[in-house]
Amino acid sequence: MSNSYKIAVLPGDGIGPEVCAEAVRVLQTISELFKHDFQFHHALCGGAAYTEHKNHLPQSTIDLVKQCDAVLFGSVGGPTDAQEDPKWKDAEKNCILGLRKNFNLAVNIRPAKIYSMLPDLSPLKPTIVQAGVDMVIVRELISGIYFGEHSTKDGVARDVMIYSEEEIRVPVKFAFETARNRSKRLTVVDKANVLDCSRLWRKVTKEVAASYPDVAFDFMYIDNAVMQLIKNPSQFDVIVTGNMFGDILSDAASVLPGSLGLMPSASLGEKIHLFEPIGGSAPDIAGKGIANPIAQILSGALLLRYSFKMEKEAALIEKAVNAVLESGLRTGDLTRDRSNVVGSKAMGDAIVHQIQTLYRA
Ligand SMILES: NC(=O)c1ccc[n+]([C@@H]2O[C@H](COP(=O)([O-])OP(=O)(O)OC[C@H]3O[C@@H](n4cnc5c(N)ncnc54)[C@H](O)[C@@H]3O)[C@@H](O)[C@H]2O)c1
Ligand SMILES: CC(C)[C@H](C(=O)O)[C@@H](O)C(=O)O
Ligand SMILES: [Mg+2]
Repeated sequence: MSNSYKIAVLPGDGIGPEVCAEAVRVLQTISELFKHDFQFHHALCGGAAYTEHKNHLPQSTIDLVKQCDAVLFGSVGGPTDAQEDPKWKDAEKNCILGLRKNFNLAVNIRPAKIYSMLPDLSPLKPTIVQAGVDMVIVRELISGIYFGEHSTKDGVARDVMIYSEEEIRVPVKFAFETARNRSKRLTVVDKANVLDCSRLWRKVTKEVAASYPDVAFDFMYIDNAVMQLIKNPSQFDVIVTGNMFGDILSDAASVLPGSLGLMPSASLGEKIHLFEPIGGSAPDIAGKGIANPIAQILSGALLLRYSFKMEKEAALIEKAVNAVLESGLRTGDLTRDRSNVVGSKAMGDAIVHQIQTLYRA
């Protein structure tokens, strides 16, 4: 690979542009220090694209992504009570689901951990927090009930869940690989007491498991899993699950560190990968410059790790984020004490400065 990399930046709506700007600054800092040539190409998507093009995912945005090496995505969508406004109606379905499907982003990685310097942020008891939490949720991203037939007719709505063996095998195999490189434990979350799709997940899991005799795996129902995630989170290391269950489970997991603003993700495709926070456009705080940019910045670190194989650079960003949190700096979502609260830009500044300091040390 040459030293030149094209990154598509799709900030989207709400807090997306505010937090993406900080992540881009961090990536620019890395490119200067390590002498990489990162070129950033911005494009509209979501409600922002609708205003310009009457389309949540314009062809020009798809074409730009096709020419790039990785995608940094912010968030899309409007206030949850404005979903009937044409600007917002189906914005998420058309835009982020469209990108996932278009670029075959079948495997979604959502890490969740408790930060030792933020013990009070987690609503869980200190005994649970001290047991430590460091897990990865692997979510199937381009099938299941999200992409089955949807219809409403004569007062009856239908959303169909479909899974093929191959659609299951891809994320399950990835999860076994991930578990092999971590603590060799995997939990498969499903609803096999009710759903045929879940029974197929179990069959495929057992087939894939034959190639991973060193990985111990078990099955857990989704309702129990959400409860266990809060009650005894340290029991989990790698979790793999379908599209809908992964969506719910990963927001539940954000309760462990204490804020969605700390939760990055990577969505892996065959040709290109996309990186985004797991949270949304946060209309309640958008435009105020107070959103936590850390989830977006950590998504940038995942971009370097998974798309460009720049482990040293990715780890440096993660170390800098830890050091800044260690120093006591907080965005509003990270503290109830208002004394040390900063906005998105000041948090970005501190992380950039910390990267420079750690690099030179
Ligand atoms: N991938 C995406 O683009 C994506 C993901 C989830 C939700 N959404 C969309 O976002 C819109 C709002 O949805 P919602 O309110 O249910 O969820 P949300 O994730 O936007 O917000 C939930 C809560 O978390 C807070 N929050 C989220 N990110 C934060 C950050 N970085 N810093 C500080 N606080 C943060 C918000 O202020 C809010 O109180 C909807 O249109 C929804 O569909 C988009
Ligand atoms: C916005 C929405 C379609 C999306 C999803 O459900 O996948 C979001 O909640 C997420 O978790 O990335
Ligand atoms: Mg979600």
